[in-house]
Amino acid sequence: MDITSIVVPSVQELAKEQLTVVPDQYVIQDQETVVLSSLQVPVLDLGKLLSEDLNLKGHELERLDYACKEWGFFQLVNHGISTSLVENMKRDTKALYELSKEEKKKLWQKEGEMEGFGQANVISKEQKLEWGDTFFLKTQPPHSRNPNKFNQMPQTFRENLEIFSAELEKLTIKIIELMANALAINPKEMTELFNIGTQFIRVNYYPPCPQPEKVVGIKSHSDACALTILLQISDIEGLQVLKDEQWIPVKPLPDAFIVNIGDMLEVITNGIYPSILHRATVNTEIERISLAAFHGPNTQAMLAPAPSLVTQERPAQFRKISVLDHFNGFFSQELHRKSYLNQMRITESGE
Ligand SMILES: O=C(O)CCC(=O)C(=O)O
Ligand SMILES: [Fe+2]
Repeated sequence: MDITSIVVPSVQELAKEQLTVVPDQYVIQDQETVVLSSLQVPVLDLGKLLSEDLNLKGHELERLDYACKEWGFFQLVNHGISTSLVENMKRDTKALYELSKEEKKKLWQKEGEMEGFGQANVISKEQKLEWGDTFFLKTQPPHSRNPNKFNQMPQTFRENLEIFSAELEKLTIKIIELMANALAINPKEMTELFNIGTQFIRVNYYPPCPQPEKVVGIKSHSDACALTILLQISDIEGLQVLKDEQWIPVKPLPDAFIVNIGDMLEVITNGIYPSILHRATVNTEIERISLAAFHGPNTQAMLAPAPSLVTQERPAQFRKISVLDHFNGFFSQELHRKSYLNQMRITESGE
């Protein structure tokens, strides 16, 4: 995949300059600032979803179905990944952004590259930038890894990431299988696409900002992949989810992963489980770090609604496209709400 992004300077370094006014390129007007904090994204228990007690399982599956239809987001507890691995991952991820400027430079994106430190979806030198640095990396399948980047990463981060990445991959298949159960279709219709699936990680670092209301940590977007599993490294709010036209902050629970539906799952479920807009805000006081793992089908696969979910009442809502073309198309555009997925929609005129 030859996806790339224009190389931009480090916001972490910029934030160290004790600015009082944010440079214009980071000022984003017209942001909806109203947030509603009385609602919370649903919390699901994987232990119950996998339970042999069919009542318990059935009830939690209904909650999963509701969460996927109405929220596109949930927090997952009892996810089965060991606390020590998660804690190690948190420690090593923090350390990644504590590397010296020189060390980070070695891992910075090069011209024509997407992997490494930088920002994603930067298409033009004039476009508005986000108040954050990211570290982007292909992690699955193992043969797609960039040895240059892997060899230059701190050793413990790399070692723990390799284990964590494989665990998240397995967890993704479990969640997708459960979603197929909730949709009452043969799980193979969904899971077979993920045989040798893809995984990217994106470590987000949002430094404090003197004018947080003028910038955005990550613009309002839906994720291009099928399923995102996000680990909050800092115990701080920042992620917001759009629900019924209102921004709801996600209050991270200890020991939970934040899971969300991406565009590709919206396609596979023929629109039944839509991807949801979300964004990250920043604050004046303290940095925030998150690690998102994006899971997509095998790049050789074709992306289309699962046959059983295409019916007379619900004809196919998306055009067929290869997974590879979908990823390439997404990263060749600026991040803007659901604009990329909307181009794949079959309109009423049948185009
Ligand atoms: O930092 C966050 O909580 C959100 C990150 C995100 O949406 C992404 O990396 O796609
Ligand atoms: Fe996202």
